[in-house]
Amino acid sequence: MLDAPLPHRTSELPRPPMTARERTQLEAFLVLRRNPLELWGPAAYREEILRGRFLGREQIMINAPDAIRHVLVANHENYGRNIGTVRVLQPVLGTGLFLAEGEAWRHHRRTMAPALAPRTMPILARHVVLATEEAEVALGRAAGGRPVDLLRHMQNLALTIAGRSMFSLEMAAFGDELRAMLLRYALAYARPGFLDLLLPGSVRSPLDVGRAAFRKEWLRFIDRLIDARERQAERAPADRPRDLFDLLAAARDPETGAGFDRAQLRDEVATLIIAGHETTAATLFWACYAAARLPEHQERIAQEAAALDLSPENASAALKRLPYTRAHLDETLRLYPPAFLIVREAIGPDTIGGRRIAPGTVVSVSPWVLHRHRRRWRNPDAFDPTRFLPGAPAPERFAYMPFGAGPRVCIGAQFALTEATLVLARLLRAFRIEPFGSGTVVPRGFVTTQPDRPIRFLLSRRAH
Ligand code: HEM
Repeated sequence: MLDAPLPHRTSELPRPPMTARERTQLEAFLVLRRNPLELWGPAAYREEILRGRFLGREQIMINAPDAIRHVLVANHENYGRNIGTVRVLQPVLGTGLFLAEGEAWRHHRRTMAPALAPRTMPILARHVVLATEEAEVALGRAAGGRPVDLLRHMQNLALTIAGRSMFSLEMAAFGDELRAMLLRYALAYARPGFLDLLLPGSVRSPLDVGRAAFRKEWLRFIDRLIDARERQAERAPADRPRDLFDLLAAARDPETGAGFDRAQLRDEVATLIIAGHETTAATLFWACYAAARLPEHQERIAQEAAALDLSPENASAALKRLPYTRAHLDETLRLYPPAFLIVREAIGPDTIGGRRIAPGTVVSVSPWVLHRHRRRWRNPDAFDPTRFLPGAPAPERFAYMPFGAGPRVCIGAQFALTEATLVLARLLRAFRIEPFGSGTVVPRGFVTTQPDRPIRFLLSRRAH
């Protein structure tokens, strides 16, 4: 039955309304705060390069594959993180890998890469399955005919997996506090204010004052996490690195011989915990949402998973036998890319697609726009996992990039895909998921791509 063709029906899932005309600067600013996914009008989804000025700054948005390759790969050293991103993320991520630049970035990246390389995936798969088994029990208990908040469950699950697999740390004692702090930060400080965008980077904006106070509190929290991890290490001394934490603690700069000090360790732990769970949780939420709205896809995943040994020891080997589950996720990441906008700022002058670029120009590549671009995709708004099944033509280069591209491509892409594929296969094998109520939510860009309001689902156990 697995080989039976899908009913030929492409399916549209909700997206925010698209503006029909260009916005004024004030409108654009208000939309940026309300829902950045509503920023772009029809031209953005049709054109290759768009230019404009926003709050006194040159802006360029690129959809053309050659231009994207130029900025993110060929001449990436000329494009750093922009001031808006730094203002918003620095208080939580510090100078960890995401925000590090230059030689420091290269050293951090080299240190962490081995711990997240494909060969470590079997160890990750084991953690994923063990944590998912616990989540299945919790979901079974929580469900019992009552609607369930799946976003919340996916956030807890992804956090548990990130804590255990990277830092051998149980997050149960920290999870609620961590999520409450992140939510408080996101509501108060993550949306850029007017002066955040207008003032030069060297001048503090009014929101920066609150951000700095938050950072002190946040660092105390991360310190407690590290203390808990170090206490565990005392109880179970290891003669070789057990996890990413040990690798970071043992790393030495090849040139200076210096190790990561406590401040750097804090920033890396914060970066990996946040980048490593929030995005994957959003992916799993939207994958479940699509499965609930489109039951024929859900049944196909459940069938594919039913035949496999997805136990902690064997799940890693089963991954390649989950092509449909993986295609469902790839399509989820196309239509609901958690990282909906990648922004850079030109350091020196340059030329992109024949256009002169002045230093300070803000250059954006939006996976959200690219993945729905009219020139790159057939039926761009339809949810159709068959685009990603083995044998289907590969998407055009730089038309599909949920994990970015070039030297700063997501270091956790393998991790995220392994985790999301196994969790989705296990969950849909265990439960049938249906929307509760109207089941309509609109995606909203709020740090990552999130549902615009809480939504619940009805879960029923599948008979085996
Ligand atoms: C579905 C899940 C994920 C998505 C969609 C995603 C997306 C991205 C994207 C688009 C970038 C590049 C940003 C840019 O170029 O400005 C990025 C970078 C990064 N991601 Fe992910 N990510 C995911 C999961 C993870 C996981 C699981 C981890 C950690 C284990 C992680 C850690 C990072 C880090 C540290 C960077 C910065 C890399 C650098 O600058 O060298 N991400 N991610």
